[in-house]
Amino acid sequence: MAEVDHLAAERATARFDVEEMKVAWAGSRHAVHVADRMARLVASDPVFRKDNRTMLSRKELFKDTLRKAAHAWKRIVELRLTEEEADLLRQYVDQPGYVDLHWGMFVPAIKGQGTEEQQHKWLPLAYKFQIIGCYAQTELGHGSNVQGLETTATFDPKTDEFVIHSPTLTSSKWWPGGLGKASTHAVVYARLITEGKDYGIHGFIVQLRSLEDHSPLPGVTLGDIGGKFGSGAYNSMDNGVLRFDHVRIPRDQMLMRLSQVTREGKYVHSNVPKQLLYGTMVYVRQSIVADASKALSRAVCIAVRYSAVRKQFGSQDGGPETQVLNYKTQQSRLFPLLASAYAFRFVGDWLNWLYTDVTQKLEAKDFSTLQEAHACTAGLKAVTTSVTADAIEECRKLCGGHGYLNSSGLPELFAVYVPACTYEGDNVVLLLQVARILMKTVSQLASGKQPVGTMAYMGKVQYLMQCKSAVSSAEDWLNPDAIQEAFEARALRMAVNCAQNISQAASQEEGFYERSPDLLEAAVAHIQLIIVTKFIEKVHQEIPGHGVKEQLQALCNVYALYILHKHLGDFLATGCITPRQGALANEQLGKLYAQVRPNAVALVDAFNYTDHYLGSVLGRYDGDVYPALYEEAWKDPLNETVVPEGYHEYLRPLIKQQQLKLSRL
Ligand SMILES: CCCCCCCCCC/C=C\CCCCC/C=C/C(=O)SCCNC(=O)CCNC(=O)[C@H](O)C(C)(C)COP(=O)(O)OP(=O)(O)OC[C@H]1O[C@@H](n2cnc3c(N)ncnc32)[C@H](O)[C@@H]1OP(=O)(O)O
Ligand SMILES: Cc1cc2nc3c(=O)[nH]c(=O)nc-3n(C[C@H](O)[C@H](O)[C@H](O)COP(=O)(O)OP(=O)(O)OC[C@H]3O[C@@H](n4cnc5c(N)ncnc54)[C@H](O)[C@@H]3O)c2cc1C
Repeated sequence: MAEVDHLAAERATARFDVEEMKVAWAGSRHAVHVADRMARLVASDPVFRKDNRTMLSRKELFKDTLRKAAHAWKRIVELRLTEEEADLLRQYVDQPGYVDLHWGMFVPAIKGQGTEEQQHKWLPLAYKFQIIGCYAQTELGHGSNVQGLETTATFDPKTDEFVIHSPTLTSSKWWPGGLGKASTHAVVYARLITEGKDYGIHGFIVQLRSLEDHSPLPGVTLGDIGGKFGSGAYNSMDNGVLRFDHVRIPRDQMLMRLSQVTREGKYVHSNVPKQLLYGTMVYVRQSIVADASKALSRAVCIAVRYSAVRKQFGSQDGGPETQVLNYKTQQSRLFPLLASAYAFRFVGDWLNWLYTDVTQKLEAKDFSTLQEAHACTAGLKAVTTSVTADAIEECRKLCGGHGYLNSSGLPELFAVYVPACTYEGDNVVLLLQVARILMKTVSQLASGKQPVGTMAYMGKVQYLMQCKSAVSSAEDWLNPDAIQEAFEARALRMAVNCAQNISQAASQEEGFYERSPDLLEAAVAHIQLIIVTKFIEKVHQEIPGHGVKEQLQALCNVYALYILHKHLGDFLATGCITPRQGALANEQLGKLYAQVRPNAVALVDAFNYTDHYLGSVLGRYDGDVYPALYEEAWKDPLNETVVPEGYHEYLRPLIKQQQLKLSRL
């Protein structure tokens, strides 16, 4: 009971309106309402139970995923849910499965790369689940290097067909989610060959399995690639392997929005940038940024609530011990993660806006913002997923020993989340893409070309290369202009330093290769600047609700000053701030943590997660952690019998043998 009281007391110390913070977090009152309804719908349905997930075998887990996906679809149809509601329902079911790839990549690939005619033919089938699709790009031999894929699609003008073939072992498709067991179709990326010429990678819709009995079609070899990291977790997904032996598909199953092959076999490229082929990845990368804030906020919610419940040391004269949340070290590890969850949420919203804007421009044949979309989605995907993966592990440690139990929810969350650093583009590979664009922008500065969008600050090169921070007290670091200037100067100076070093190499390529570790850091600095800028812009907006703006202001400052403290070396080495100013930033950070402390539990309540979605005995809303932990332990299959299986085979003979030996002595 005492623990329950603890969280009630924590909630009472909040200095802001939690209901209004829920609106700020979700984006609108409508969004809070819909999310609430969908979360409760899932939580109250026994089919969506997930507390036993880590104890299921792979086969049981996969079947459970099929059952949940089918039930979710049934509910979506029965309740006539809107697209927004259906997306949220699937999110709260919270079990990776083939449907993620069907809706998240197969459908967007056809929408983005298919002609109107192709969309008309294929999308209704996909929308009604008459076919199930996946995204088959990566191969055993190549993932990052898309241009290196080996699968071929050779046009045969005699039959008006493409022949899809896997010429080598390394050309086997390897990894696509939903491919292993569930999908009937795939968008397959292959080298288009016509009239004897290789035109590079293009997308093709290929049927893989019979719609009657689900068996692979002739020439198609298919299977699952095997168990993955952690128990439960991403093992619910059937990541697959696929080989083609001269499989024929009609010519009109090449996705022809960007380029076409005529009946005669002539290759025609529309007047659009060829990078639009990568459009589905750009779309998914922006949604992964939004997902980063969800995964991070879940972990932080668990760690904050548990840290308020957990007590260690400090008891005097039999009085209460100290809540671990009151330890300054706990705060300095946890509150930056809380601030990062909010930062990623807001930058994710902005990125979604940018993506929508770019998409509209592309439809009007305006390709000017394509590079900005690529740099922002790639860079933000890389930074937010890396931070989130590390943060989930940090939250596990913040929960002490109990964090290591599956029932804390953290091991599974980590295991599910950590591949986000790899899929949809390895984070290092993506940051190098950002670095390439930064170097291009720096090189154009001399010619007077004004950078735009998130690179616009580089246009202030004369000022930013020599400015000195005016901060002279800890409070000065609360000024957003001081923060903004320091972050801009750091990012620009790091990029310019890299460019200067590269220019001394024998060639641009060699210089880029040699300096790539520094370039990664410059790219991270640029992306952190974007996150800080978008958070500052958010806080400048009108935000209703008692105390809400003030809390967000504090979190924005925590985020910025934490990054400054963590990367102090960059700020000092580039001469943007002095060691004294760095120390003042750290002093202000300590004051901000004290400001966050009484609001911490309410700030995670504002995420509005149900206990079902959190899936953690440590993160329970009521804070009644110990009885739940105790009860959960007894549910383990090992506790089904008092004497374990194997006792008579292995334990008893061992003990008896030793007893016998002893009795002989
Ligand atoms: C139970 C608990 C639950 C807990 C839940 C937690 C949350 C979970 C979150 C779940 C969310 C989603 C689920 C996702 C499921 C995962 C699905 C995964 C799918 C995949 O992985 S699909 C495969 C993805 N593959 C990749 O990303 C490959 C990466 N490689 C590339 O993108 C490219 O090859 C490259 C960019 C690295 C290089 O390409 P290349 O053609 O060689 O180009 P370059 O020479 O480098 O550049 C040429 C020019 O093109 C520009 N460019 C490159 N890319 C793009 C682009 N995308 N858009 C626009 N322009 C681009 C580049 O800048 C160059 O331009 P320039 O010529 O210099 O002007
Ligand atoms: C859970 C999961 C789900 C996936 N789902 C799908 C899917 O549905 N469909 C699909 O098509 N694919 C899918 N993938 C594949 C995924 O997109 C690739 O694994 C990813 O793009 C990374 O490519 P890779 O495996 O070739 O890594 P590699 O490129 O081989 O990376 C290995 C190492 O080399 C480094 N490296 C590579 N290139 C460079 C470079 N130029 N400079 C410096 N360092 C470099 C990387 O940083 C990394 O450290 C999935 C992967 C996972 C893990």
